[in-house]
Amino acid sequence: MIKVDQLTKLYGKNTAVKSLSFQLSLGNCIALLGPNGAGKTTTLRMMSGLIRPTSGSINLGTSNHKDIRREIGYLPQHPHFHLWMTGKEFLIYVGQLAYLSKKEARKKAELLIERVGLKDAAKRKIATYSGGMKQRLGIAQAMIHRPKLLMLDEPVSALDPIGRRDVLNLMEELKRETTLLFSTHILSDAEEASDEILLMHKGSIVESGPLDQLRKRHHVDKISIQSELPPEVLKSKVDQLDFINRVERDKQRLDLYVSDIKSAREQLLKQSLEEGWDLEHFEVGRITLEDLFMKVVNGHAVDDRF
Ligand SMILES: Nc1ncnc2c1ncn2[C@@H]1O[C@H](COP(=O)(O)OP(=O)(O)OP(=O)(O)O)[C@@H](O)[C@H]1O
Repeated sequence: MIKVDQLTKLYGKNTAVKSLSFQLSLGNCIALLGPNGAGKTTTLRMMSGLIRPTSGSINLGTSNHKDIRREIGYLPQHPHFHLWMTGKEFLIYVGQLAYLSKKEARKKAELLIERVGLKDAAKRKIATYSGGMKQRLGIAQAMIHRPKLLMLDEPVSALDPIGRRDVLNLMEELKRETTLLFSTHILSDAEEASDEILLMHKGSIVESGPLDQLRKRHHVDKISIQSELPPEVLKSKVDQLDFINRVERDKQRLDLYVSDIKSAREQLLKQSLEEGWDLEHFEVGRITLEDLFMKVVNGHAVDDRF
């Protein structure tokens, strides 16, 4: 179990990460999801030992090393490669930096370059690699010392669809071998690759858990209606209906939140016919994890609707 406790990072007066606490189960793939500036990179950099937290702690469980960097593999958002080296040379070089002997580094480089699908390009200069190939090489360098936790900062955001697919497939395979934590600002990437989501907003975690549980928790049915009646008159009518949990007004339209969509639909239609509401619009919909995410992305606080 990897435990992050009350992790905080201040840059002057700006709180980049605020009292972050979470636990990662070994063998899971976790997405750190959030809009730009949420604090994802700062969190990963603290966890990888690149920057010091202002306060809080990171515990890797049964760590034999005092220096957590020995247990962690990290691919930064904008990795730097020596473009004049070949892919294989680069991995040998990185392996030696990670305290492997030259022989071990060479062996490991050969295995890994094949593992990430770059065997045919092993002797080509990195300058000739595509974006996706560079990311795969970056993942290989992060794994050279067999880390307990592999962290990838926005591994697919900058890639074209082919590179993105290649890297997502590779992540799918790697998550069987190691605990994988990756950041992204794209919900569908988090959904595709991860078992669990940590949703960050303004330096804090606003939601976390396995994807299916989050989906269930944020699945709320609603019926949107609009009529020829003024919205305040219509609202006074629906406010009296006990099967409606909450009513929100959006200009002329009312959003009615309900628990049982089927029966609510029938009762509403019946009521509107009986009372002559003159409905112009009647739409059945739902709030989903996407809506929660869009709210966070658009910079709104997560209110009690979710
Ligand atoms: N070295 C720094 N000095 C000052 N402020 C910083 C520094 N690094 C990050 N910040 C600030 O901390 C906050 C979180 O930034 P961070 O890069 O961690 O977010 P992020 O979620 O990774 O966003 P992005 O997707 O844009 O990389 C932002 O307000 C950012 O401006």
